[in-house]
Amino acid sequence: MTVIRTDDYGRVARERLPADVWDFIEGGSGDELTLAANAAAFRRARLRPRVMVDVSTVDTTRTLLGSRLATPIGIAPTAYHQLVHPDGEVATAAGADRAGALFVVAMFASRTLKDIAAASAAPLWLQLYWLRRRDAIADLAERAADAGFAALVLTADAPRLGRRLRDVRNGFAVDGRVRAVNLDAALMAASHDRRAGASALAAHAAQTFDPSLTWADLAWLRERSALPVLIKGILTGEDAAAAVAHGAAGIIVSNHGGRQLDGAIAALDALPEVVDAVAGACPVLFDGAVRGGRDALVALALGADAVLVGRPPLWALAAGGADGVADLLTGLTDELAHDMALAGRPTLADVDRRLIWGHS
Ligand SMILES: Cc1cc2nc3c(=O)[nH]c(=O)nc-3n(C[C@H](O)[C@H](O)[C@H](O)COP(=O)(O)O)c2cc1C
Ligand SMILES: CC(C)CC(=O)C(=O)O
Repeated sequence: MTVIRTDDYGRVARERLPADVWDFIEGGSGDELTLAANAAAFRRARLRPRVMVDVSTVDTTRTLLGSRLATPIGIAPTAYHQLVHPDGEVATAAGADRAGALFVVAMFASRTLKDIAAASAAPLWLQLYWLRRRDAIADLAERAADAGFAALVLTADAPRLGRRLRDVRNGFAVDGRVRAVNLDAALMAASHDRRAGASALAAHAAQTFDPSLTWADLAWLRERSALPVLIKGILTGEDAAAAVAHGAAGIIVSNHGGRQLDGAIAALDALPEVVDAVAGACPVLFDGAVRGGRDALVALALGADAVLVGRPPLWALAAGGADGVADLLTGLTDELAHDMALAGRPTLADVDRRLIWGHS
């Protein structure tokens, strides 16, 4: 198949991956209402292009928390990249590096932070779940700083794992050859424990995630790490304001790709109220159903400083390793630049709400 757009990587990946791994990646929680809503929100958006603007040069560069990026499109944290490619996150990092893109590495990465860092000169951030084992969080935050990671991302929308019915039906467990190598094996054992009619990931989360996480705990993490801490999984203006008040260095508007609370609003629909509540106090990033340059343009116009893609890099990694990831990201960035030109917005500073019909 000729790969010319993001969805094509998905078709190739689906052919290559075991069915239960494909379902783990693609699935949402419950009836997958929020998963569908994320995509539908982008299909509804309509643009107000301007004409007679000099677009002979289009600039997609973006500076985020002091790091200069070639593109405002980065990689969202997703666990266990070795499920789809033997080189795992090292290949993902090499691909992001070639595209000059941000890579948010998951706490449950299957390659070491050091090896991942060695593969990329582009910025890396580390995502954290709030584990009952606080020592493991603090230790990982320290190793991330030592390895040169530039920020931490605390995922706030997972006090327990969403009910992902595909994983339950498949009795999904992480293949024992793929390990979350940055955490000790005993802590992760339940993820590999295959049982019919149950998700090992949900069982593992119930055992190890600390559902008592509140804003007061953010102070604990900030005291233990000099790295800026962003909060991922915010969908309301109230929580955005609280994040700023508690010293978050940034916010990621996200419903976890429709994998946590089913019935939660589409991430795109939450974006304007979060941007209004933050009022420029910190960067606002976005993820959820960005599949093309037009989607990125819409989210940027509604106030996101950058967008992240979750499933597509896994597809691209499965389809083509590091080259696949690099091609995906440069392809998305080319599409963004193309649409910026046709919309009469040659720089990201020109991309604002007036571009979106109904929001101007
Ligand atoms: C297979 C998979 C694994 C994920 N793992 C994590 C994770 O470990 N930590 C996290 O904060 N989010 C995780 N996410 C959520 C993503 O960071 C992101 O919010 C979501 O995938 C964005 O939506 P998209 O896939 O539609 O682009 C995961 C998503 C997928 C699909
Ligand atoms: C291993 C899981 C906790 C990661 C995941 O699937 C998710 O966060 O969606």
